[in-house]
This record gives sequence, C-alpha cells and structure tokens, in this order.
Amino acid sequence: MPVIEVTKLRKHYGATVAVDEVSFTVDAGEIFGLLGPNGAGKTTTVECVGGLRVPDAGEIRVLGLDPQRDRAALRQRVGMQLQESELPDLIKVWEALDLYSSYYDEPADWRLLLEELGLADKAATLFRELSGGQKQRLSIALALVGNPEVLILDELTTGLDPQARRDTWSLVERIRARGVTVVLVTHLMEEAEYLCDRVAIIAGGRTVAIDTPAGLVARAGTGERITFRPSEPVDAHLLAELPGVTSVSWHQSRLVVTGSGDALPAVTAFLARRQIIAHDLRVQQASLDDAFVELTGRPLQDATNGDTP
Ligand SMILES: Nc1ncnc2c1ncn2[C@@H]1O[C@H](COP(=O)(O)OP(=O)(O)OP(=O)(O)O)[C@@H](O)[C@H]1O
Repeated sequence: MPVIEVTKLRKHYGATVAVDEVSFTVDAGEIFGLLGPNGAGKTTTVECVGGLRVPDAGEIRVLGLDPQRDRAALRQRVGMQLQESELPDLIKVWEALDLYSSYYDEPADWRLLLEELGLADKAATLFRELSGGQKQRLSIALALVGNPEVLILDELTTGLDPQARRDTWSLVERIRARGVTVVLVTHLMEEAEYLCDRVAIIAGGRTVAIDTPAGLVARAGTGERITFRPSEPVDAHLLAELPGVTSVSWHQSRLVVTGSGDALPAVTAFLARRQIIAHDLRVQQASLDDAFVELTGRPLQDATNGDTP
C-alpha cells in the first residue's frame, strides 16, 4: 500500500488556482520529488498533504489517514520542514529542539540528532546567529525530532552553497536509509536528478509527468549527442544510416550526431574502418533539463524566472 496517495487535489486562494489537478502516490522508503517552477503549486500540495491546508477537492491519504480528519494522529507520524522557519531570533538551538520534542509522544533524543546533523557545537547558539546552512540543518532536525515515518522537505537547499547542498543531500540519503519515506519539493533539476527515486513534474498546478529521473529523460527521446571534428570529409548520409542514429548535422567543422546508446559504437566503428580520426570527440547524455522542456514546453529556469515576482 502506498504511504501517500493524492488524487485529483485542487486548491485555490481567491481567484488564484494554486493546485488545479495534482495526483501521485509515494511508496514506503522512497525519496519522491515534486519538481516545478516557482508558483507551480508544490508548496500548497505538500501543505495539504501535511494537513496544514484544507483542499477544495480531491482525496489525500497519508499512512492510511485523512490529513484533516486525523490531523492529531498524523502530526505524530509526519515531519515537515517548511520553507520559512517560524523560530524566534533569540531561541537557542537546544531550546528549540527541547520545545519541539515536547510535542511528540515518542520523541527522538535531540542530542543524537544534533550530533548527526553536525550541530553539536551549536547547541547553545542563538537561532539568529546560525549560518543559512546551519538554520537549514536545524529545521531538518526539528522535522525529525518526532521520529517521523514520513518526512516532507520544502526547498531544503535553496540559498545554500554547493558544498552545503551536497552535505544536505547526503543527510537526506542517510535519513532514507533508516526507512523514512521522504517527499522533497524542489525547483532544482540537479537536486531531483541526484536524490529522487521518482519525480512528479508539476507545472501550472497540474502533474505533467511522474517517473524515475531516467524514465523522464528517456521519454524526452533525445538520447545521446555525439560531436567531433573528423580528420577527413565524411558523408553525413552514410552516418545517418548507421544503427541507432536519428540525426546528423554539420555545425561549421563539427559533426553532430544524435541517437540512442547504439549510435556511439556504430559511429566509432564507421570512422575506424575509414581511418578517420574524431578530434575533440564529446558525448553528452540527454538530461532531466531536456525532459522538462519536452514535457512542459519550456526550460525550468525560464519558467522559474518568469514566475518570480
Ligand atoms: N496563502 C496564499 N494566498 C494567496 N495565494 C497564494 C498563497 N499561497 C500560494 N499562493 C499562490 O498559489 C500559487 C502556487 O503557490 P505555491 O507556493 O503552492 O507554489 P510553489 O510551486 O510551491 O512555488 P514556490 O517554489 O515559489 O514556493 C502561486 O501563484 C502563489 O502565488
């Protein structure tokens, strides 16, 4: 049985339809991503899943419970790390953890969480004196203090430098290794590709596609892109007939061949038979970026920038 089931979720704020029709399921132990531009409806979706907002329509089940009807029971079993922390500036790290653990029937030992999150030496530090990365780690610790079975993380690495981002990713992997099911909201393609077992692409309040990152890339159908400068003239028509090759074009002195995984061995064998050397040979795999464009009609970055006030 899936841990989370969302069916035809709809939510509007006044005239704004934040979530038009979103459906997905999350299995136990998965890291499941909601990927989409700013304003796509991801936060509203997870807030409905966590029982913080009341949907206008649709069905949600989390661990078999209804987030509205069974709110109290669900709060004990679901941890939420939200985009903005509500903590007062003058609270100390240990005080925040102690306070949050008092909300739960069976809290984790927050001292161990501090160790695990690399915050042990910050226990007595005021919230306002933490760096961005430390605040993020504290917000994850607070979401974990109730020993949740499901952890919801909303834009957890936004604003972090690349090293802090990588550290946070390995932390999420360790949390999942303990059996926690993770739902991750992100507008970072790289984050979704690196961390998520499956990804739902959300655009304009709707689920556009759900698959593994590799499955989404395969759907985009662009495959591999091989480029090189041949040492001698090559007949592009002959290359186009090779197995796995879908297109061949010249870009000044460089040949660009696209195709499936069979294309590269076929092209290299073809060149070797004619004793042609492929200078500056580059092979690029299609990425989740390509898949996003294919599925939504525009790049994630454009979509994100376009919707940012
Ligand atoms: N409390 C609110 N009142 C009115 N409109 C809202 C409210 N919360 C969100 N919206 C609007 O609903 C739409 C979806 O917002 P939501 O925050 O769910 O998207 P998102 O994909 O999480 O974006 P972001 O990554 O920027 O948080 C946006 O147009 C947003 O402006």
